[in-house]
Amino acid sequence: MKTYLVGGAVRDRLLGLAPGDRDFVVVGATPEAMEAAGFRPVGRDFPVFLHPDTGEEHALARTERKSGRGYRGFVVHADPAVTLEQDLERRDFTINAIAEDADGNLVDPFGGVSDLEARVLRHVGPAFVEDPLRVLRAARFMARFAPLGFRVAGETQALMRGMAAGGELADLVPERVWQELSRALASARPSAFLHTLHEAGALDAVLPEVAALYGVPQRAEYHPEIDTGIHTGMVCDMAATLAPGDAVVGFAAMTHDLGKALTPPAEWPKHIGHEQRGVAPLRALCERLKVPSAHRELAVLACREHLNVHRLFEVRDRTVHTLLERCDAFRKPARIALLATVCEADKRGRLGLADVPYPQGPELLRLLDAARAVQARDVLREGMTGPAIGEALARARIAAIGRARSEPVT
Ligand SMILES: Nc1ccn([C@@H]2O[C@H](COP(=O)(O)OP(=O)(O)OP(=O)(O)O)[C@@H](O)[C@H]2O)c(=O)n1
Ligand SMILES: [Mg+2]
Repeated sequence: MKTYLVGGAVRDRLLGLAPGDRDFVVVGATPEAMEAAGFRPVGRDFPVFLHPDTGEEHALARTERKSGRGYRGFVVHADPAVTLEQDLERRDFTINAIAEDADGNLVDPFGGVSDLEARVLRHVGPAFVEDPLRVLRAARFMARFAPLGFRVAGETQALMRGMAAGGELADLVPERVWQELSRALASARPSAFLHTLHEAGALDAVLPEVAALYGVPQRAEYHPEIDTGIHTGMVCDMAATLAPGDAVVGFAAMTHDLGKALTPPAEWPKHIGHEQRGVAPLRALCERLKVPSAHRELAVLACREHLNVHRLFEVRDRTVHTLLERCDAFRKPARIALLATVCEADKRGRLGLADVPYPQGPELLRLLDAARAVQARDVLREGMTGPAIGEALARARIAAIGRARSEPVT
């Protein structure tokens, strides 16, 4: 038997990137031989084994066929006669179908190296369509590799369009959609994920709430980019710049304007009340994809409050305090910095405005600090009961916010 490194580790090293997990393929072996060599089987029906020392995945070379829709009717065939080339042929992209043996020799029957050099994401062959998740993987790889100059090959785009039009993406389970989405939001260019899916006609199947933003106009004086879908992608990219690798901030960026899809077209390009309107589609999206609560909570805050943060310098001290209370900022202060980052991404995620300052962010944190410095024991008077304590605390905090605003910023 012979073992090859394959997939992302080979690809990322050839691109000069730090490789992630290593996947191996083993040719000419049987499950019995693997176990005799000390490997532990991962599952009963899938020919994947873990290395006894490193725990790294070693899969037997296999072919796959699918007869049903979605994930039904998969037949996996792994016997010692399956060749390396046959195994590579069932894989998704040419750049993921390069194998490397123990001596560093590359086996590259589908031109993966030249596609890496040409910066093309191209499917290996007809087996691509057997896994609808691959449409999302294409989009996720674009979120990571578009900054390197990658594009999706025309023939691969056509195949993806056909898969989306055939309704295959409806069969994806929420966990897998969320896994690809959250990884894309933690990549350098999340907009490439959204736009790749949008162009394939696949965004509607996985993120209909976001798909509905495309073609919705906004006021040109605030939004030179005009289209809400384009703006949303730009906000995600700005969030990825301000908070690299942070999918919590990225998810809030992606969903902050969902309400704009629900504005009656007669009111376009204005979107009065979109902050409130956005909460229902946001919650629906979170429920469907089983979005973790940390992501959901920041997203709901950003959706409801982003305009209030933008207006921070125009409102009264009392209104600033109310904003902080609505954000539960006194119990959970850490997420206010995240909210400020999302709002900054919203402001700077506009055509030609990437470099505008966003003083509201640091100001919000400064005012929160001032209000938090007020201690309950400082406002307590003899005989005060619950509500009176709360009111006294609020008054003292509003006063502290007022004092901080009248002081010069250091
Ligand atoms: N739906 C899938 C999933 C995986 N693969 C193959 O299995 C390899 C390993 O999969 P995975 O670890 O999920 O992706 P990587 O390409 O390694 O990328 P990364 O780990 O960086 O996400 C891929 O390179 C690809 O050859 C595939 O063909 N189709
Ligand atoms: Mg991998």
